[in-house]
Amino acid sequence: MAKERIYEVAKELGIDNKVVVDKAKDLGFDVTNHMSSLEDSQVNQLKSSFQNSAPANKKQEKSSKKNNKIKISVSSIRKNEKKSENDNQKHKKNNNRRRNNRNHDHAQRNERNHEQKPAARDLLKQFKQKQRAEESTLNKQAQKAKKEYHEQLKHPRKDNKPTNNPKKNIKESPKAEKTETKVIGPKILKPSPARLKKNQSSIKKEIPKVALSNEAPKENNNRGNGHGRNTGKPGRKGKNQFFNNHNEHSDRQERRRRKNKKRQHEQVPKKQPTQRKERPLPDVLVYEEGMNAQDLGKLLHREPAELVKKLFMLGVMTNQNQSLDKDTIELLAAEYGIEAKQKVHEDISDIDKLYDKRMEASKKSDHQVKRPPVVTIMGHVDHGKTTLLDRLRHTHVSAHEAGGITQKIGAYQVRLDDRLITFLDTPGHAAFSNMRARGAEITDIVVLVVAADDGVMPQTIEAIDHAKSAGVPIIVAINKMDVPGANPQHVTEQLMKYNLIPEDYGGDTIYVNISAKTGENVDDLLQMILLQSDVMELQADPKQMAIGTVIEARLSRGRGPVADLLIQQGTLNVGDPIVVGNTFGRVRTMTNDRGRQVKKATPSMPVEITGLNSVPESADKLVEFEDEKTARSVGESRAQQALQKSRENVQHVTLDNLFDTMKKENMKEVDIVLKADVQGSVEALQQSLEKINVEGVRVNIIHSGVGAINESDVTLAGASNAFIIGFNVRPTATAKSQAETDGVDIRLYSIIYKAIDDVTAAMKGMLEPTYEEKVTGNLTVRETWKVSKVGTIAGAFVDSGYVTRDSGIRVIRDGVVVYDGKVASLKRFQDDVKQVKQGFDCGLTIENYNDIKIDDQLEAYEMQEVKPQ
Ligand SMILES: Nc1nc2c(ncn2[C@@H]2O[C@H](COP(=O)(O)OP(=O)(O)OP(=O)(O)O)[C@@H](O)[C@H]2O)c(=O)[nH]1
Repeated sequence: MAKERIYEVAKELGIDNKVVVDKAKDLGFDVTNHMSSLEDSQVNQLKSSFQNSAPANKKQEKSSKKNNKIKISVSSIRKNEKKSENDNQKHKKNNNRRRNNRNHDHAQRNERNHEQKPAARDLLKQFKQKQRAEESTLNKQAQKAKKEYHEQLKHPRKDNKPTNNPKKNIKESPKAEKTETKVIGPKILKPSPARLKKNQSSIKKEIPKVALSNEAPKENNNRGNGHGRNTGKPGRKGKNQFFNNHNEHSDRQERRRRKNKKRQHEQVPKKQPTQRKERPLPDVLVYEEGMNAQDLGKLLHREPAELVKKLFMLGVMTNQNQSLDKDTIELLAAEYGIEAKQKVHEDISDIDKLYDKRMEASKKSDHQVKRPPVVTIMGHVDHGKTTLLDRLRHTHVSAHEAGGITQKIGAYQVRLDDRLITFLDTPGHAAFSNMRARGAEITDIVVLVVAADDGVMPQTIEAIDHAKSAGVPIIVAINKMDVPGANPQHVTEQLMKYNLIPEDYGGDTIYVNISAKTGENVDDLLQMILLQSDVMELQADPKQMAIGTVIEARLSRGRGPVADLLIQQGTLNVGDPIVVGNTFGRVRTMTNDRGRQVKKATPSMPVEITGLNSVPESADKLVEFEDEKTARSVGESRAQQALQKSRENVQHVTLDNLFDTMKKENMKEVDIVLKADVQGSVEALQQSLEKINVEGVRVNIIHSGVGAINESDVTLAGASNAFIIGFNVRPTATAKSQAETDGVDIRLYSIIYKAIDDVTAAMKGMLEPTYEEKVTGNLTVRETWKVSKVGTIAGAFVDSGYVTRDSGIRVIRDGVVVYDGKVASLKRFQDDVKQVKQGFDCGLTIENYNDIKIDDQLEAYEMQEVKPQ
């Protein structure tokens, strides 16, 4: 019998070759593969062994059916899987074959079962592989869909409106038709979280758990509840556990992210400076010219850098600190679209206005009290003004104020029946008429002194005019009643011509016949003054800020500028910041007319004050300020304005050849800068010089003042080609050198008429000085010795030039000439010498002068003959 091969047996039994080979090996046959041949006996044994295992085959068939069921369910899920389709087809074929061979024998059925067994395993294996691949695909798709969803939330597109119908969404997506898993994509694209939840639940029904575990974090992310890992079922292991772990990690990151975000939110309010940017622009920009970007930034609520940038864009190169002009500021405002308005400034430097304002305010005040009248005595020369003032000073001041010595401070107060009267101590010389006129401004009552033996004279009339123009009532004091030829009736008749009608004649002018010399009726005069003041109801408010007027001012050695003031309203206290004329300061000391230090000055009280930064002028206004800073700025601004004004007003005049210049330039005025030691000298000289009139050309004093000739005077004179006249003063060292450089002529005098004569002669072209003073040297006193019978010896150092035994010598203290005389003796050590030159010490005495002090400047000079020009 021919041998049968294993594959033939397997075919016969309908069992897989491998199964048969394995069985043959089990039975101990020498076989290696399906081509191995078997003996007949072996074939029979093999066949019978398969027949014995039939129940097992039935079991296998059952499991095969079970597998088929699985295959069917899997195939229903994976419709797009070709391999699965092939398997199904194969399976169907087997089924068909089974159906067609109903009469097939048992062995055939077994063979079929054996064939189904490996096919099911393969399918399961493939299914698992597929499942893994799908998981990864699902993950990717889920991530992608999540991303798209968030993007869509951020940037919703009109053309990508998701429909509410999931099926429609599936149709819209070509890929959606292929796999159920891809349905997730479009579903996730739905913007509504509720829709997402709905979709998720629908997926839950169809999709394996893999998809569900992947959905959980997405849902959690959308809801932001932070409990994603709890959404999975408890005890879930394996792949789901992996996703849960992954979700846990994501959650942790999410929580951390939220925490950081929260912290950032908490930190945001701390960044306050950014709020400034958010403040709205003002409706109107109220600006001042000269403001810079920083100032404007504050007004506009914008950063200065922003303004600088804006201006740069407008073509204006600037920085934050640079002052901007009006046009630029308005341009900037227009750029911001707002209106610009320039701030209107009240000029506080106009103290005259402030003075008037306070004067008016006092009239309406509720704190008004009676104040002493301020009286000025006027009259013609030698009619007895000074005698009357002296009498009042000595009889009504010293007598009543124990120990009081009247100080000459331009005014003083007398007392009668516990009432005070303030007298302005104005001299009656014609040169001071200007001051008299000013005096009338602060004067309440004028006492017109007319000598009963002389009658009305020119200055009497002038005094009447001044008083009348000032609206000040006049009390007539007919003086010298003690003189035998006194004729008061004649004087009364004369005065009636000037509308001074006595009460006896139906008028209202008070007449008092007095004798200043004897004191007759002087008290009556005071009574009449008080009566007149009562009629006038003179009142003041001592509680308001002080105002006053300068009566007299000077420069004092050691005390600096000193001003005699009359307080008119308010109360001036020591320490008060003040502006006086073009000067400012703080009241350092205050002295009354009896030389006593006082702490406050009430209305109508004359006081001498120190503490000003420079010497003011007579009739300058005093105004008290709230603070020193304002007083300083006002004072400085006024000084600047005054200088500017004087420069603007000056006319170009040359001095060196005054007569020729006058002719050549057809000059009408000769400009002079005038400096003197005291205000009285300034005014006297000014009056005299201004009276000079040579062929229609007159003198114009462009500036006058008290104290040494300084650089400012030289600058002013240089700019206007004026010359400088110094009366009892000297130029400072720098002013002197500047005058030499600028060619400014400084003329120094100690006699008024000499100065007037020189100027007159120069204007007439007749200035032919025969002698001219030449300063030969300057010395500084370094030591002094007082020797009996000799006097004071000055140990001096020659700073420049030389000094001789015959030199004239001037003692200059603080720029003011305090003595002018001759050198009495000149020594080097113990020896008399003729001359001491620059750089050497010497000892000298001055004729008839012993008040030499350390630091005094000595000016040695000689009179040299000068040839006519
Ligand atoms: N007999 C007499 N002489 C008087 C009287 N008053 C003044 N005198 C004299 O008149 C002269 C001038 O007096 P002053 O007081 O200097 O006159 P004044 O008006 O001040 O003169 P000026 O200062 O130059 O303006 C002096 O010699 C006085 O002594 C008076 O009542 N009787």
